[in-house]
Amino acid sequence: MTGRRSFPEESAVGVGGFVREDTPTAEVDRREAVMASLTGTVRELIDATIRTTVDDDEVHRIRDGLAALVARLRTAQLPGPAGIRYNAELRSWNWGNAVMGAANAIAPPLRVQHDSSVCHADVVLGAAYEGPPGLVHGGVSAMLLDHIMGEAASAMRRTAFTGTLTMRYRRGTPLGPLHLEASIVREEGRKIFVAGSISDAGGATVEADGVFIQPVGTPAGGGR
Ligand SMILES: CCCCCCCCCC(=O)SCCNC(=O)CCNC(=O)[C@H](O)C(C)(C)COP(=O)(O)OP(=O)(O)OC[C@H]1O[C@@H](n2cnc3c(N)ncnc32)[C@H](O)[C@@H]1OP(=O)(O)O
Repeated sequence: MTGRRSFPEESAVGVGGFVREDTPTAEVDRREAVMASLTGTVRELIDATIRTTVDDDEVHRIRDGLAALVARLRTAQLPGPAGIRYNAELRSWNWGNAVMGAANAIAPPLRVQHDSSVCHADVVLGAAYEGPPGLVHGGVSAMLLDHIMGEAASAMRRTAFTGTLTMRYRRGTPLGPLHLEASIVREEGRKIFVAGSISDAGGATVEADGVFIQPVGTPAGGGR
């Protein structure tokens, strides 16, 4: 999640991983752009590694060069995962997030748009997300749907954890350009029922239903 939303500390509820920082928003934006540029290159590295056919000696030379770069990055590290950080203006950043983290080359990344009642995202999945030949790994589909459905449930105003996620894989999801959507179906107390889908040019390939739960003590959130 990136942007302004409610945080547990606002209701004096401590939840691990949420870290308050005094970094001004302009500095967060600047650093995020710098990290995103590195991440984009690492993402290229992942794809290039999967698809390379260079000879063994060249693989070994590249490995040694990369090991030196890893050592340089290791000279200044967070003590653990990046967590979710936010500043006094409630600008939040979770650069390690597996689906949309700006510093996470494993993240496709997914850029979720919030319209009035629907969350949607367009993404292009390459070789790093393959399961069956030429098709998206089923766990990757579930991960992406979990995220966009969680964003729909949270609606940028409350915390919602996945309780139950049910997937229906209607046909293989081809690698390449895909469209994701998610919207709230109904709410019952702390339970938010969400529907989601992944589509290619031929229509839905995966459909999902989810029950997302607002943890006790977190802000219920007002209207959007
Ligand atoms: C802008 C923000 C973007 C954020 C997007 C992020 C999306 C990513 C979402 C995730 O991946 S979250 C990580 C994966 N999920 C978890 O790690 C959740 C782990 N489980 C928990 O933390 C708790 O089990 C949970 C908060 C889900 C529920 O614990 P509670 O103690 O609050 O539940 P409780 O037992 O009080 O039950 C409350 C209601 O929810 C129902 N319930 C509880 N667990 C459920 C469950 N797992 N599935 C379905 N319903 C469940 C329960 O039946 C009950 O219904 P009723 O009120 O009708 O009686």
